[in-house]
Amino acid sequence: MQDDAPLAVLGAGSWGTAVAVLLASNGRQCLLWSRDPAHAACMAATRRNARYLGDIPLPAGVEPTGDLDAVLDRASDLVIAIPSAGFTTFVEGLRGRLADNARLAWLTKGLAHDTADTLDCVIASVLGEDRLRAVISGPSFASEVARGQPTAVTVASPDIAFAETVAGWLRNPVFRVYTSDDMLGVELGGALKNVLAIAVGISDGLGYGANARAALITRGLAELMRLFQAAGARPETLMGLSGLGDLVLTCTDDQSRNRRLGLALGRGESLTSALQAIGRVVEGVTTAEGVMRVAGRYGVELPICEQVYGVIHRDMPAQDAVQALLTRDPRPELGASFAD
Ligand SMILES: NC(=O)C1=CN([C@@H]2O[C@H](COP(=O)(O)OP(=O)(O)OC[C@H]3O[C@@H](n4cnc5c(N)ncnc54)[C@H](O)[C@@H]3O)[C@@H](O)[C@H]2O)C=CC1
Ligand SMILES: O=C(CO)COP(=O)(O)O
Repeated sequence: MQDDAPLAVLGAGSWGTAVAVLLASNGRQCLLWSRDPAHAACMAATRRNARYLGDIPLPAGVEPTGDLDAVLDRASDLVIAIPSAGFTTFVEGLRGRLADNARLAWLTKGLAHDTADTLDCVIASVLGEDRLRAVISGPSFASEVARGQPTAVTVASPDIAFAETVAGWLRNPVFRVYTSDDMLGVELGGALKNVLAIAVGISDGLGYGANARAALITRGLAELMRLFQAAGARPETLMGLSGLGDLVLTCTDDQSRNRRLGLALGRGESLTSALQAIGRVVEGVTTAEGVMRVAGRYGVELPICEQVYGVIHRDMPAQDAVQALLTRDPRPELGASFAD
């Protein structure tokens, strides 16, 4: 693959735009596709993405476009940056349109909307097991990355050489990239941390303090560990950037949309008005549903995720959800293994 061939980022929201800015600042030509041609034209004319990352000028190497066919003609290295709710349908729409040598990475954190499978499973089943693919995950708020603030992430792929290739697209002196072959662990960490951040936001929004926040993060980590063990992900991935790193970031900083949704719910706002005010994707809302299916599939208890599901999808009052957690049967903290 030639290094002067353009890369393409598919999806022009906050994170897709920030990564396009990063790639261009690394010297790569980067096509930035928006599904809305008027949005692409506006970005091309103003050299900004006013709707999602308005204060960041787009470097010359970023080429906004609304023409997906033209993108697929010109670029064979594709980075998908659309929310999980539309991921499967979007990937199905790529079937039969990709060059044989097309390689895919994605920035999406979540589970397939219809099946609750990991997004890696979606890509492998729709585009073929042999398709080179990688997920990019870790603690990385879009606006900090776009501003060039120091950040570290993980790229995971079943093909470690391809993980290194993708890492090479992204790396620069302020953007540090590690690699992993534990796709499952990296994807589960990225999906669950959004649900857990809603839980922590709810607790903070209800006015509970730092003790409750630390307890929720720690017990959230135990839920992740339990799921990792049941699903066959590697426990050490949990201690990495896509696990603990992103969990801490998202649970503790108000840049997180998932945390902000929880804060609003804890303060008594309705789900609809809180989502409207945020105006961006809040992945934990859809993932809360998927996680319940995953928990059933593997027969694991995920009590914090379950309460978030109850608040969001079953109209449970936030206060009752916290009460339900506090009054669970007492148990040893770690049990026979860390995951109990
Ligand atoms: N914003 C951030 O700091 C980070 C976001 N992520 C993840 O990246 C993914 C994308 O998030 P953001 O860009 O932040 O969301 P966003 O809400 O800022 O933008 C989403 C973009 O995707 C487009 N879109 C939605 N459905 C689509 C579809 N079916 N086909 C084509 N385009 C579609 C929207 O028009 C919008 O441009 C999410 O899974 C999120 O968890 C990961 C790391 C950091
Ligand atoms: O994934 C993120 C940072 O790593 C962004 O989190 P939010 O989607 O909660 O804003």
